[in-house]
Amino acid sequence: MDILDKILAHKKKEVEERKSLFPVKLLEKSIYFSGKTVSLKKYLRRPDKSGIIAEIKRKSPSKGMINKHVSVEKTSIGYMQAGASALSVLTDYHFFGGNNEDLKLARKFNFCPILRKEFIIDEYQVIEAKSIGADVILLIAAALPVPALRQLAIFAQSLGLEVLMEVHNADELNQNLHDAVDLIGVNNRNLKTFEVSIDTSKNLSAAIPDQYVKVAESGISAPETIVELRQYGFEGFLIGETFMKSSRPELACHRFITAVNQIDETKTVGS
Ligand SMILES: O=P(O)(O)OC[C@@H](O)[C@@H](O)c1c[nH]c2ccccc12
Repeated sequence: MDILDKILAHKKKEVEERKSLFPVKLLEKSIYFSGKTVSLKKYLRRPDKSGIIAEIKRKSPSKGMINKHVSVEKTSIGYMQAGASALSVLTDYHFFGGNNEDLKLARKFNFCPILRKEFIIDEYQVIEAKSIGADVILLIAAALPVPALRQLAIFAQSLGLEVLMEVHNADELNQNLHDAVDLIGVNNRNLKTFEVSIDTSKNLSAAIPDQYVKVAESGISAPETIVELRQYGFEGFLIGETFMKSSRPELACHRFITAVNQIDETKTVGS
């Protein structure tokens, strides 16, 4: 059993428990449930923004503890002030140390698009995402049979949520291309082996049709990588650990975005 299988087995039990503790009827009473969502697609294309989706991630199966004491309020606000385009919040507790309260807190203090970073396998979790104030959900191709992914995506869109589909290879990509997906994320980390390579994004970029916003995910630690990935058509860049391993993640994010902008300026002057 690889780590993804373990996470999914655990998630299945967790979802069943949550369904009885917090029935759908209750979730639908949330103020966010009938509210409007903010479009990640649009925000990533705003010219005044970096395209960076800054993540709140306390720990992970591959890295262990990354930041035990993060303040979601301070970090989420700081990320956005630093010039991030959007936020990503891990809500899985068992493997990533996150929870729904983290996302609700991020929602309370920010107007930007928020991605619920979760292992979604059931419509219940899509309803939950909407009820805690998320704008976008992640659907991981490696975690779902093709028809299930499609159904969850259509359901999410019916609630006004955008769908970021995560792929790691050409098969996952080609099997799942359809209108219910808004953005395609290429995870540079193999969720089964934890191997990370930016080449995964570069190699898959040409196979992603233009109608989708392309997002490069994981293992981005150098500002130069952003500039390089833009040349491959990527408009979104999901970054967690590089910021979170700092005791002041928002400051690390600020320094990173300043460095990206400096490279951009040097290039413009030089050309
Ligand atoms: O911390 P990193 O290497 O910058 O990665 C962030 C993000 O891409 C990663 O957390 C992630 C990508 N896909 C996921 C699916 C589930 C959990 C986590 C993830």
